[in-house]
Amino acid sequence: MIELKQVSKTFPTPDGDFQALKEVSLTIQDGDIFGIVGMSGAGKSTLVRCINLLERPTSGQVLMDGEDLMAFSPARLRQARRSIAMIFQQFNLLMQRTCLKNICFPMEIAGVPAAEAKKRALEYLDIVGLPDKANAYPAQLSGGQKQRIAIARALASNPKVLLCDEATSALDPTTTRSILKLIQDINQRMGITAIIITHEMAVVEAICTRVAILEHGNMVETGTVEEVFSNPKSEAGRKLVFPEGANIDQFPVADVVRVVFNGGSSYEPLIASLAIDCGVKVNILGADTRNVNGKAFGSMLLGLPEDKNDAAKAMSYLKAQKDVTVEEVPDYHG
Ligand SMILES: Nc1ncnc2c1ncn2[C@@H]1O[C@H](COP(=O)(O)OP(=O)(O)OP(=O)(O)O)[C@@H](O)[C@H]1O
Repeated sequence: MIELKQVSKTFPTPDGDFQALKEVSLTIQDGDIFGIVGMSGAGKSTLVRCINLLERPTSGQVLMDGEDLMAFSPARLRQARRSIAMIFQQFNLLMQRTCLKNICFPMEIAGVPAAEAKKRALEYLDIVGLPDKANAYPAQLSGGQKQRIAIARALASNPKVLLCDEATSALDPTTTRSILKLIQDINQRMGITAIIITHEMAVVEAICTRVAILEHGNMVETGTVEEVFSNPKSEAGRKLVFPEGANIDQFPVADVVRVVFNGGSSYEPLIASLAIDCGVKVNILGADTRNVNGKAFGSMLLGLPEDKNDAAKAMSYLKAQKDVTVEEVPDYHG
């Protein structure tokens, strides 16, 4: 388990101190796929660099399995860092080494005998789906393949945690999906906790179990992905979940309906388009939806506005949607 307790980070700049993180506290449980999301400049990279102390927090604590990393000796910290591997947007592979030698690199540093390192590297190549690329050089690979090699290299240090800093931001949507699927497989098969830094909610939606939202160095919201997607509480969360600007301010609710999604398009555009097309705002009271390859399954409880005309407009709009079933919930008590 990783715990950040009131972590702050201040950088000195020519214009005075700049506080990139402001008392950020969060807990990442073993086995989580934890998304850290926020707009550019929110402090995501600084936060992730504080988790493995590549950047030392100005104040606060970083605990791994209850132990304060900042109190570790340099040797102990180096050892602890090996259990936190990292992958990057730009892959950071060594271009003059073959894929196999890239994957062997962390094992060489850790003193693993060459034959053993090679055997393990071939296994990792297999896990990431590129068994035939052992002798290829990074320049001969596509972006998605380079990221797979970077993931294999990360696995070579036998990590407990995989930090992914915008790992799919340079990739096209199809390749992004396949890399996210690989990270999910690794999480499930090898029990490796994944921390996903991204500015894209679609990435969070695709694989994360929990999410924290950063804005201007503050952690403004955290929860399960379902909680945050169905009812974002912070302004930053609303902007990320409803980028089209649907207004989901809470208002007095009259009737409640259950909307069941049967595999049509995902749910946020429906709520957003309800606001845009009909000018009617509904409250999301609860949701249990899953996005499978961009299609929504599950159900959502919506509170209709008190105004009867608006409520009727919303009902007929919802009922006209394809792949959606709408039913009234007469006895809803919150
Ligand atoms: N070494 C530094 N010195 C001064 N300011 C810094 C330093 N590193 C980061 N910052 C500032 O801290 C803020 C947060 O930066 P950070 O890179 O963590 O944001 P981010 O959310 O990862 O953004 P992006 O998605 O654009 O990478 C930015 O305003 C940045 O300019």
